[in-house]
Amino acid sequence: MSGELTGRTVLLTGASGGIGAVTAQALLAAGADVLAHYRSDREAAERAVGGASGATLVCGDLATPASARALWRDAEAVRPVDVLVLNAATMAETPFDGDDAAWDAGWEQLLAVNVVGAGTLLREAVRAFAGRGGGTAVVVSSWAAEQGSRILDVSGYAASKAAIRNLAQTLARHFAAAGVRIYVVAPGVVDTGMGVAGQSADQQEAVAAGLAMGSLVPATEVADLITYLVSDRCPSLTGATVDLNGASYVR
Ligand SMILES: NC(=O)C1=CN([C@@H]2O[C@H](COP(=O)(O)OP(=O)(O)OC[C@H]3O[C@@H](n4cnc5c(N)ncnc54)[C@H](OP(=O)(O)O)[C@@H]3O)[C@@H](O)[C@H]2O)C=CC1
Ligand SMILES: Nc1nc2c(c(=O)[nH]1)N=C([C@H](O)[C@@H](O)CO)CN2
Repeated sequence: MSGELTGRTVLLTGASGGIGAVTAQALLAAGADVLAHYRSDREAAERAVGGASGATLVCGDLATPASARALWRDAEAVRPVDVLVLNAATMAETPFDGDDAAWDAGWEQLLAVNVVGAGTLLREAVRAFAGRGGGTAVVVSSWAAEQGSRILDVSGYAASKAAIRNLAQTLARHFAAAGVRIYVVAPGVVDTGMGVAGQSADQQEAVAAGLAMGSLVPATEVADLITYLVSDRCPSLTGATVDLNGASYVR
């Protein structure tokens, strides 16, 4: 898809993370100008964009509505954003059998970052896009949002991804006539980032063996799907959730 996104500016959150880094590379390869967001790991964001002339780093925390709005303002101050890829998230644990403080803290962080902060950024983008006659957002959700998590202690994470997916659906419905397209991507267990965090190669192999394809989802496939969706070659997909899990979860 080389050149297909030339002239378009993409704000990509979480470019310093596993899927975000690979997605930054795919968007840049397709010709987009990428505002590559990070929160704490600037070096990872720098590595992700590899000094590409079309890339600019932007920093921000999605933990509060105010900081999410500040991130939008900072990005638009660089140049007007045509596309938002809402990829950054936390998979804080909500230990079911843990102490109450750990449960409470997990929920607080998940709702603050994955729902309220991310939702506030999406609202900022949709309002700007609608005011300009259109724009595109991709929300990275999870298969866990569709079926509940298979891991008891990430129940809060799964619920948070369902919440942001649901907000995307409402906004897609209400702003379709204004030219705003919002697509949802729901990956299964991906071969990077939170899909493999803290796991040995043997543990990753064991997880892969339990999946229908016998392998984790390559991050490049998530990146390629996002790149395709933001090209708006299929605008009638707005509001849809695209599953990417190798038939381990089929509905
Ligand atoms: N990997 C997987 O198996 C799957 C992932 N997903 C989804 O894909 C997306 C990317 O996941 P993945 O790449 O694995 O995650 P990573 O943990 O590798 O990266 C998370 C990213 O989110 C950023 N981030 C975390 N907390 C905040 C915050 N408070 N404010 C702003 N940014 C924040 C991090 O920034 P920094 O490091 O700079 O602090 C980092 O760039 C997420 O939405 C996740 O839910 C969905 C299904 C499967
Ligand atoms: N063994 C498993 N590992 C992981 C699963 C899972 O279902 N089984 N799920 C996740 C998360 O859902 C991840 O895909 C982020 O959304 C991570 N690891």
